Amino acid sequence: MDINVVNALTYEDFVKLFGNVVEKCPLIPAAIWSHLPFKDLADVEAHIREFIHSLPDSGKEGVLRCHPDLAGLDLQSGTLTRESQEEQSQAGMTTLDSAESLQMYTLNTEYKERFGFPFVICARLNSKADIVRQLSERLKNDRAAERERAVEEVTKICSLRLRNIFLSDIQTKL
Ligand SMILES: NC(=O)N[C@H]1NC(=O)NC1=O
Repeated sequence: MDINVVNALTYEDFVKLFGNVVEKCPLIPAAIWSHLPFKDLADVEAHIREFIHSLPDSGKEGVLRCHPDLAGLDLQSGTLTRESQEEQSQAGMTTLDSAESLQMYTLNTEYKERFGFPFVICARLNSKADIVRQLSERLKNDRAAERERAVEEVTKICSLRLRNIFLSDIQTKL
C-alpha cells in the first residue's frame, strides 16, 4: 500500500485501518491522525511510538491492560482479536498441553498480581520456550523497568501489524 493512499483516507477509514495496530487501542490512530500527511510507514510508526512514550505511567499501563493474556481466557473462549489470534497461534500458544497451560496460567497470574498489568511480549518474535523463559525472568524486574520493557514489546507488535497492513491490499482491510 502506498503512503499516498493512506494520506488520502478519511479519518473514519484511517481509524478502521489502523484501529488495532496497538491492541484494542483505536485512540492511538485517532490521536496520530493529527500528524497527517505521513512520509512513509516508518513515519507512521514513529508517531505511534512517540505517542505511547509520551503517555503518563497510568496511560502506558492502560495500553498494556488492553492486551489479552497469552494462552488466557480469550484464547480459550475464541474472543481474541484476529491479529492476536494469529500471533498467539504462531507462537504455539494455541497448542499447549495441559501442563504447559497450567504453567502459563500460573506465571501470568503471578505477573499480574505483582505488576497490576498483564505480561506482554511480541509473540511473533518468540517461541513458546522463549515466552515462558522471559515471563519467569521479567517477574524479577521492578514495576517501572517492567512497564518500559512491556511498552517496548507493544511497539514491536505494532510494527509487525503495521507492516502487514502496508503489505496488504487496502480494499481487504476497509
Ligand atoms: N499478552 C500478550 O503479549 N499478548 C499479545 N502478544 C502478541 O504478540 N499478541 C498479543 O495479543
